Amino acid sequence: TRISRPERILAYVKKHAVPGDAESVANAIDAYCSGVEWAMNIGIDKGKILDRVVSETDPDTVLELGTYCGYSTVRIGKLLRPEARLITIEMNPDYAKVAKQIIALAGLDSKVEILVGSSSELIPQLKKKLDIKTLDLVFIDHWKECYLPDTRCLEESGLLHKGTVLLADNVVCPGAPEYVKYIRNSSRYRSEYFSSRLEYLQVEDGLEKSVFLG
Ligand SMILES: O=C(NC/C=C/[C@H]1O[C@@H](n2cnc3cncnc32)[C@H](O)[C@@H]1O)c1cc([N+](=O)[O-])cc(O)c1O
Ligand SMILES: [Mg+2]
Repeated sequence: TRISRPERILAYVKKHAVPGDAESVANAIDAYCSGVEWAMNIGIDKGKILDRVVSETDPDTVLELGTYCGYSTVRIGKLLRPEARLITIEMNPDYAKVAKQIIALAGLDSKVEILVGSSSELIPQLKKKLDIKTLDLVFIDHWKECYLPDTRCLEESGLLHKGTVLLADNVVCPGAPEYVKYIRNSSRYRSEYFSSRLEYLQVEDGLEKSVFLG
């Protein structure tokens, strides 16, 4: 069988990125996905919004839901302080294998931990397994119908503190209507929408940033 799209992305990154240079890894993925074949990475335009939110939050502990190839993992990881930690959850072992190599190529493996499994199973275990108290930033970019149940799970697991930032990709395209309805109507969050464009295309999409109020 043909190699998978993530494996084609990895091959391109190995050929064109500079090992240890996270920026060159992200640029190589963007070059491939703009020029060769589309892939569901957050991309350049929304990536700049992600960068700004990460820098403003300056988190010690970050959780990412949906690693895929590790593009946003690299974008986030390269902005973190050396002692900060990024946990990323990916249920597809083949994608996780690719992402692990891309994260290592970016020189970020000391800051990043990939957990292979489903978010619904792993979120309740985070405190125990990884000795985590609370999360400062959660980047949500996995199956869109999981956004809301997993946010409820984060609340119930006591992983959110006053000021924790949730940043959700694709709230317009493909859309996460149940999540948006909940989070914008909940008195426990202050939300704002950042309009942008879908990765590598001219379609409208955007990110929803929600601050947990405790
Ligand atoms: O569908 C999209 N993303 C789904 C992302 C899915 C990724 O998260 C993992 N996953 C899913 N539930 C999981 C639960 N637990 C762990 N990993 C999980 C999947 O194995 C995959 O690696 C998408 C689609 C478009 N689009 O234009 O069509 C654009 C985007 O930016 C997107 O993010
Ligand atoms: Mg996305």
